[in-house]
Amino acid sequence: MYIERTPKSNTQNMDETHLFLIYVLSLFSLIYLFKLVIHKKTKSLAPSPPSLPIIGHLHLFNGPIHRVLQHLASKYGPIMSLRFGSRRVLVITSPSAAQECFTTNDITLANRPLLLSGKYLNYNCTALGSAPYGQLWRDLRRIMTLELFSTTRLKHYMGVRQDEVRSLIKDLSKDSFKGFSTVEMRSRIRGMSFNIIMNIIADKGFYGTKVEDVKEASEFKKVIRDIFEVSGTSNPGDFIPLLRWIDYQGLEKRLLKLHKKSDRFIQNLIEKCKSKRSGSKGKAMKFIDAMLSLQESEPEYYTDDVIKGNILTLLLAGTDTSSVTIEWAVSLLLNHPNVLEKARAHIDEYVGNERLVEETDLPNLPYIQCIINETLRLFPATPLLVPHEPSEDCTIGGFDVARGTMVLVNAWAIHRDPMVWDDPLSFKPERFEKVINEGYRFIPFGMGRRQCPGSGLANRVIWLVLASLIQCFEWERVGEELVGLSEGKGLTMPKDVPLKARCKARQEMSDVLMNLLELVS
Ligand code: HEM
Repeated sequence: MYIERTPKSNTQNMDETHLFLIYVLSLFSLIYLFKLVIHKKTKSLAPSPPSLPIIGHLHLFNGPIHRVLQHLASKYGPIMSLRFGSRRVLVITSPSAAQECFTTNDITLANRPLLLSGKYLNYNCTALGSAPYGQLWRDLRRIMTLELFSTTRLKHYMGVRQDEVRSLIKDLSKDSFKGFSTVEMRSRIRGMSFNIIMNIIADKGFYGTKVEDVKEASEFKKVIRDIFEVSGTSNPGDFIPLLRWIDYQGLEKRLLKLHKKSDRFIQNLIEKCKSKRSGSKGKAMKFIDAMLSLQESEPEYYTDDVIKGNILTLLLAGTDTSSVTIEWAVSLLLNHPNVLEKARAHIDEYVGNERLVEETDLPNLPYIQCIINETLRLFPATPLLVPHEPSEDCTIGGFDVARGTMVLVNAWAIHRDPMVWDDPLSFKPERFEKVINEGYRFIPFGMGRRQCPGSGLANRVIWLVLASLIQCFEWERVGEELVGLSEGKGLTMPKDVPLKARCKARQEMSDVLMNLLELVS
């Protein structure tokens, strides 16, 4: 029998198309859900506290970030995953996990996350501290090692460090010959650290000698201070794209303004250096000079921006880190006069009172290094190191870590972990007397490829300052009560209240100090 097929109406056709679409969409949704379940089952993610939509775990941060992370890690473990807005974060709080980060995963984790500060202060991440792991980073690291941090260069700049430390000693001696006088330490130590780095980067003759230079230099110091303040505030726009879009808190505008100001100063410095180089009686301009020589052979690669970003990086990474460590160390010594006396006895025994202590005495006075290590253990200037970011998926402690996650290593918490250190909250420099290598339980300078290249320089500066302060002065607290040791806000974990102390030139050192007052102008 023949059955005539009636042609389909338009409505019928559309219904079928709809049905087909619904079928395909359902199939895709099922596949997606299935993949999600499989992914969750197969991926082993680090434990995480409950989070909120959009902000993730940002609401938990109501105090110093290293303290909040330490508290969370005590509940969720030494490898913990968090979300800062839309950004995945992994927090490491054990020496073994830190070791895995900086050995097995060192290359993968050698990248840095892209943050607003990297864009504005590091000239689109072309400076050593924020550059992605790659050829430019390798070249910059090599140049800086060669020009600034190698043993030869450290020796070469020994005079610069000595001059600046002697100026500090002279400054403190002026009012303290007749008796104890109260001195504010922070601004003095900061000024000294800044001058050391600035003199290494540019030539002393270029900086702070003429009146207009002094004015310019003090303006620039203020800009650097402001940059520290802004960099210390974690920027919500780094974690929640919408907030960045509306520039919540106006931080991006402030960064841009500071960038412009510091850029003007550093460009000026470079121009002066360029003109001096082209002049017949050109004098070597140290780090800037080395960078400009490279620029001459590869102008497209070593642009002015690359040079400026790296100068700013050195100033930011190299000044406050050392000066806050010195301020913490002096505070600890004021609270532990027995440690101070022991260090002084060592100095008197090996150096005596007829000359000032010098960097070359360092190997004979290891107890001062123990004081520095113990200070860095309790108060590491970068408590969370500098954030790392894996360039590909990896595993840490058996947990899967996705590419692009921000990895924070809580060195501050590792240094204070009672499972790792005996009596961790006490100040005991002696604990560093016997052990030569503390491994991954003591990491104030980080580890692996991106560890601090300036640790040798920092140690020398801090050592010479402390040894000189101990040798030349008697020290007292301003009142009966102990010096407060709470940390304040800022990128480098400064003391919340600037240190004031009472100091008096030591009788035994009076001849040497008198000489110094005459010599150092
Ligand atoms: C007490 C003093 C200092 C401390 C505690 C310190 C600590 C650190 C830490 C923890 C890092 C990051 C390591 C990581 O990524 O895991 C770092 C990186 C860096 N530091 Fe230091 N630092 C100090 C002094 C200095 C000085 C004096 C300079 C140079 C003048 C300097 C220059 C740098 C640079 C350029 C980087 C970036 C390295 C890179 O990303 O490859 N630091 N520092």
